[in-house]
Amino acid sequence: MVAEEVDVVVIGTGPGGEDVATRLARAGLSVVAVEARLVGGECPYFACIPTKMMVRAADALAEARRVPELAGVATVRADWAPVAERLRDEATTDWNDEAAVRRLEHTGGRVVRGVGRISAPGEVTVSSDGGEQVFRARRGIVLNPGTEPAVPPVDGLAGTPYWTNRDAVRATAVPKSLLVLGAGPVGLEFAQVFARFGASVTVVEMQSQLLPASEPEAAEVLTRVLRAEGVQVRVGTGLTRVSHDHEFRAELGSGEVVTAERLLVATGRRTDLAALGVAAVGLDDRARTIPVDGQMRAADGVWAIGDVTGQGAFTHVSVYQARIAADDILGQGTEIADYRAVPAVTFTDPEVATVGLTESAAEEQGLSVRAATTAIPSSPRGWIHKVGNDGLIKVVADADRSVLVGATVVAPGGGEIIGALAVAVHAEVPVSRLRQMIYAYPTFHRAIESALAELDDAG
Ligand SMILES: Cc1cc2nc3c(=O)[nH]c(=O)nc-3n(C[C@H](O)[C@H](O)[C@H](O)COP(=O)(O)OP(=O)(O)OC[C@H]3O[C@@H](n4cnc5c(N)ncnc54)[C@H](O)[C@@H]3O)c2cc1C
Ligand SMILES: NC(=O)c1ccc[n+]([C@@H]2O[C@H](COP(=O)([O-])OP(=O)(O)OC[C@H]3O[C@@H](n4cnc5c(N)ncnc54)[C@H](O)[C@@H]3O)[C@@H](O)[C@H]2O)c1
Repeated sequence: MVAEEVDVVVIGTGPGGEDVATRLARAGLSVVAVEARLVGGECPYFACIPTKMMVRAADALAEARRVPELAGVATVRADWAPVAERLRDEATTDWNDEAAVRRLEHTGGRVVRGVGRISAPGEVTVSSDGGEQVFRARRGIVLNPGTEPAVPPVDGLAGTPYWTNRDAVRATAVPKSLLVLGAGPVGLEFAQVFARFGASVTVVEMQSQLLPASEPEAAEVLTRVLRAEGVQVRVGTGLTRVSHDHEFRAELGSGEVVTAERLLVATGRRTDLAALGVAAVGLDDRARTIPVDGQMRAADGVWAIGDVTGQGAFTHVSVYQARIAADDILGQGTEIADYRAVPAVTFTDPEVATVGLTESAAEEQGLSVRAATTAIPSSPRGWIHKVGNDGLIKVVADADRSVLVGATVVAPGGGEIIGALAVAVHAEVPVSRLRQMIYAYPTFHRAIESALAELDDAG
């Protein structure tokens, strides 16, 4: 088969792949972007955007239910129809990517539908219903394959009609009952949304706390809030057996049996590097992630960006890496990727926002750690806010350098408050300078000042 010569082939158009293809095409390179499903990837169709629209709706219900404690009487009757409509019409255009394809083509890039794989160094073969196409990439190949939902090998699970995030965002009705397996960001965002819309929800997490990668104090707040909203929380246990006959019947390791109309598997993500053909360029195709250097180079003439690099499965990381990779391919690269201050927000209510290291991660790195926590309800703004004010701010400092290396905010709007702390970690602002700042009164972010005041030994 005759190979077509282009400058760059991008395999996978998640947020990073779309961005890198756009940048390179705008710079005048001939770019082929290969996509097996939808241009834009997981985020706009099955992840960030639709789930945050669900969260927005669920939060509106929760606020309305808080009216009796603050402002009189409110009668709330939840209706999923506007949510399903908004996801279909506004968020995803009925899971149609024509607009994204047009946007990319407008920059001069070309979208090729199909599954791409590296078939030889500098060569990509694309398989589709129409057959195979081969491209030779003069300047390089960029890998942005993202991830697929990982489904654990629980006895009986494979044969059942379980949901992943891709099914849950297409829900046209709220299930009466929902069993959520996995209490990472995916599981918890969906759990709270469906519970607030009336589902009877049980969350099962095999680690000892919700959001296992987060500070234990953050998990405690969230556990308390979810339980108060009627969500059943089971930690330190998994499922031993699942069956489905009109409804799911799940046996937990603890011996408990849970029945539910729907079962959502939210137990993390997987990659398939063998299918991507990375062995052709000397990379380990049994690995889960592709190691990259500070300019996203994975091998000679190959760059990798996004979730597959294992540097944080977030859209903002994917597009950050896309910019660095594009600059490097264009020979303009001076920036080296720096992951010390990656912010992350789990959009529960309260939001759980983090940046940098947790206290235990900082200890594992051998730092001289000082940590301090302040409670949101006892801050002036938290007290004014009253119902719905659960939360805390925790700061983690390296006492030797007197700078923050991490922080967690659990609060209403926690994802906005973390911005200030992300600047502090990113720019290594001395703790003494942070203490000299003026924090507006009475804001939630003013509680940062109280947390810093507790850091007796730093700064
Ligand atoms: C439910 C959920 C909610 C989330 N919410 C947030 C959030 O609020 N904020 C946030 O920052 N992150 C969020 N994330 C994570 C976020 O979706 C990802 O980090 C983001 O999509 C970046 O992924 P990516 O660029 O690596 O590629 P992806 O978005 O995964 O896209 C990869 C694309 O590559 C295509 N592809 C793969 N292999 C091939 C191949 N061989 N040939 C052709 N095409 C291929 C796939 O079809 C896909 O379209 C969420 C994730 C989930 C599951
Ligand atoms: N708001 C956001 O930024 C956002 C939202 C959703 C997802 N994401 C990203 O997407 C990625 C995937 O999220 P996720 O929540 O699916 O994955 P995750 O890996 O963060 O969480 C999965 C959870 O499932 C648990 N688990 C695994 N197997 C289990 C089993 N058999 N039984 C019980 N529990 C089990 C794990 O201990 C873990 O807590 C994450 O890396 C996350 O960063 C981000």
